[in-house]
Amino acid sequence: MSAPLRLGTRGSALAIAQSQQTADALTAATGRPVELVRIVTTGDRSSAPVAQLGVGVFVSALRDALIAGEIDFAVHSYKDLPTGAHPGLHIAAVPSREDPRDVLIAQGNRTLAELPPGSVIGTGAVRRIAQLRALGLELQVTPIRGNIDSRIARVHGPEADLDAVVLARAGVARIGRVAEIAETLDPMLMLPAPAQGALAVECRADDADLVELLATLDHAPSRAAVTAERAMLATLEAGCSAPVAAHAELAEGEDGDEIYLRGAVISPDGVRAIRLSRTGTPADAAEIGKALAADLLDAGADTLIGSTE
Ligand SMILES: NCc1[nH]cc(CCC(=O)O)c1CC(=O)O
Repeated sequence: MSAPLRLGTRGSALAIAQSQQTADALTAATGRPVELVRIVTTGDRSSAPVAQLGVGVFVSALRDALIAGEIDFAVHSYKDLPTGAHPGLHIAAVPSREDPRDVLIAQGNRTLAELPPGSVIGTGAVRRIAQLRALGLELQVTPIRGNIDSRIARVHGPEADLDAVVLARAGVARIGRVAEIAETLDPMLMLPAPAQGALAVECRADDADLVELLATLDHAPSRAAVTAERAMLATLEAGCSAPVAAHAELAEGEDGDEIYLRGAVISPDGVRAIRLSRTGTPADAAEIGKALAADLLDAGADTLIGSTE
């Protein structure tokens, strides 16, 4: 019987849920026992808006622990990872992705269309704020942060003070609260964040046995979709500071599998948006993402800088 693999996790309900689910899947697939090791991150200790803390705050403590050899692997929400590769680390698996769409949780289970003008919606993501504003519904958007439970508590529960919040469906599903969703938002209205709903299972690049073991959890179609979305994001990051959204779908075409990538760059005030798409084969996922980013920049994505007021 081999020693348990150490899976580092943050302490939030979401982090523990997705780490435990991944641990169980690995044990089921390989017979290897896994133990969860709690890691405290800067993001957990601070109540400042995520935008002020910067990308990857939830990630860096886990990566430090990996590099230091305190844990063997980690499970990240893929959309929280910076686009640049991390030296010495390797994403050994992208498991089957959850539904990537955003959802509305609202008082009285109202849908977006049913919320009266002036309703106050909580979300901290500029991508969601911009797309909500683009709908022209006279909704008020207020920035919120915190873990999923505390965001849902702003709508459901004794401390409720908002009419609605927008969250990723995947996170709500992983903590077992889909029954509280009032509406799953159509990507035509609310295009998700690149890699939303996907997990990244990461270990040290030189840990060859573990790289191979974790690869049993990899789901090729999910990896291809995420690769396309993140390649688009990475290319845009260099040339544009406006909110970015992306969604790749895989379908069976006449000549084998086909990937359909949609991307959008929206001005923060929601007034202007550039939406484009591309198709190709899953093997070319990264190239499709880069090409779509180039199309978006050609169409003026770099000029979409608006006021968030
Ligand atoms: N922004 C934080 C974050 N990072 C990952 C998820 C859960 C969904 C996912 O795994 O993509 C969430 C919550 C949310 O956006 O509602």
